[in-house]
Amino acid sequence: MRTDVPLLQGKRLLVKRGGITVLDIPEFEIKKGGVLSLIGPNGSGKSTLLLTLSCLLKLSKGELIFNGQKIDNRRSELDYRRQIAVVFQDPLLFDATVLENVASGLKIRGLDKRERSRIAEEYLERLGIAHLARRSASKLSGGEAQRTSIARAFAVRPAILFLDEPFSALDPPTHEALISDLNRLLQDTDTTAVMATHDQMDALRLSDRIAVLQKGTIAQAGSAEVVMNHPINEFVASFVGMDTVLSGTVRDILERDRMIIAVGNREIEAVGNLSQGEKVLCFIRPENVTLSTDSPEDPSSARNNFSGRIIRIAPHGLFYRIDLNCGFDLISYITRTSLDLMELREGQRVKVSFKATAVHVIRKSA
Ligand SMILES: Nc1ncnc2c1ncn2[C@@H]1O[C@H](COP(=O)(O)OP(=O)(O)OP(=O)(O)O)[C@@H](O)[C@H]1O
Repeated sequence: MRTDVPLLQGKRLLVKRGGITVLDIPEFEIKKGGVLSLIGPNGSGKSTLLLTLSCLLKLSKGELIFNGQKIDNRRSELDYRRQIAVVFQDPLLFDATVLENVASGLKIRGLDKRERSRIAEEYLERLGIAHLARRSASKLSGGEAQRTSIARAFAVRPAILFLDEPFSALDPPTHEALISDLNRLLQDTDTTAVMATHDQMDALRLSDRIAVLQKGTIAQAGSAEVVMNHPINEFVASFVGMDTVLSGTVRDILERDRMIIAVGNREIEAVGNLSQGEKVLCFIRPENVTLSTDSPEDPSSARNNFSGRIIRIAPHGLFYRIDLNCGFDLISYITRTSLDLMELREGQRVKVSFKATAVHVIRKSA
């Protein structure tokens, strides 16, 4: 269950590595319940923050407060470390059986052998690896090893589970299966978790809160919905996949928080309540831009309809990225099936639509 009580608080967190400041965060907190993902580009400090919060990396300045108690000496640090668990990209298993590995955290916590085996077997079962219990951990595939390391972490029923890029070393099907099992397990056990990941889709699937890191600071933190759909600046917008960025000026204010924004010599309708004449940036997700080859007179329920020319078509993961010009540049993602059905080609004119609610508008900083 989520509550607003901070389970872990960080104040004035400053971390230096190799003499250089790599983390500088005035305030940070983890609330009880739910999953927080730390996302950001390479080198932005995701792992450093995760290691700092799990007391595996020393603070150069600042303090951590767990359940209202400062972690400020060896004893409080050990006590805290006993109540958390960390899963790394590399599973770091002991040269022992899978069962012994999963039970190892329980041994350190003083449980007797029978109880250790009972709990370890339960988590092996939950992770779908009960059949591997007696196998040597050195003879596991990457996916099996990561499942073992996750079972070991859950087995101690941590107050906070820290996951550092837990899926990066896995192939796509293994990744897919593990993420869905982990999601279920996190919910079934109501575990509070923090995950560092460079993959925003993983973050969206697992977490209810997201913090975006930029050069060792938090650029934005909030609910996944707010961060993904209402980024506060251009950096966050581009990181969360709002690939189209348009500069404009608020031309008119309409009823019900609608605005008309002039973008070059075109006008687009958006939702928001800024003032007339304000300079703004408009962000649009490619998946919210639809294309059709119907005649331009055909009605669309979207408020923004333009005729656009296809500049470029390029494969983009499971989709195709279509770069368009509608008097302003716009990006759309479509499936291979849609591409084939519409027989799209570069140079062609198409009808381009997007809803007013698909346009996220922020004030342009001076
Ligand atoms: N062991 C280290 N010694 C010195 N500097 C380090 C060390 N590890 C990381 N750094 C530096 O700290 C900064 C943050 O790195 P960190 O690994 O936390 O970022 P990240 O967001 O997790 O990146 P990635 O996605 O590449 O793992 C970077 O500038 C990096 O070069």
